[in-house]
Amino acid sequence: KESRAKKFQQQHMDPDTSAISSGYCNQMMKRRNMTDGWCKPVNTFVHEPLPDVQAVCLQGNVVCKNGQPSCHQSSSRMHITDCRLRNGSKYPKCQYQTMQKEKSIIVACEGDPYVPVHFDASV
Ligand SMILES: Nc1ncnc2c1ncn2[C@@H]1O[C@H](C(=O)NS(=O)(=O)C[C@H]2[C@@H](O)[C@H](n3ccc(=O)[nH]c3=O)O[C@@H]2CO)[C@@H](O)[C@H]1O
Repeated sequence: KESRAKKFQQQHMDPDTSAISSGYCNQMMKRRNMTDGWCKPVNTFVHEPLPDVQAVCLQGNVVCKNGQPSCHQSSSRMHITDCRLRNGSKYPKCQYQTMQKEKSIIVACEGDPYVPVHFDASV
């Protein structure tokens, strides 16, 4: 069974990509298995080194959207790509809008080692 930390990396980490094309989300959402069974509506990829994203767990503690106290906000902005399912997009043809941004990210961390397990938001 894949750990939640690994699942976070699979769903949200793409450190090696800097040039984002308009088809990035259509490709990546499929490649990272977020279009199996349904089209995941919203997903963010982070284009920073894994250690830098893991370090967010040691940064500003904030309350998560679900009320849990285990979220952390990055002290600096990060290069991210937001993927959002287009209106009228019907499974299994998951069509995404690709939006490149530089924002502070909020992740939920858990475990020992204390690492990201959930992407909460970007601000
Ligand atoms: N505090 C916590 N602490 C620990 N664990 C927590 C906590 N909270 C949830 N989990 C767990 O995480 C798992 C999970 O998949 N949660 S999820 O809300 O559906 C993920 C959202 C995110 O993937 C995506 N999104 C959203 C916005 C954005 O900007 N970018 C962006 O990518 O959309 C999804 C839906 O919003 C689930 O197992 C849940 O139990």
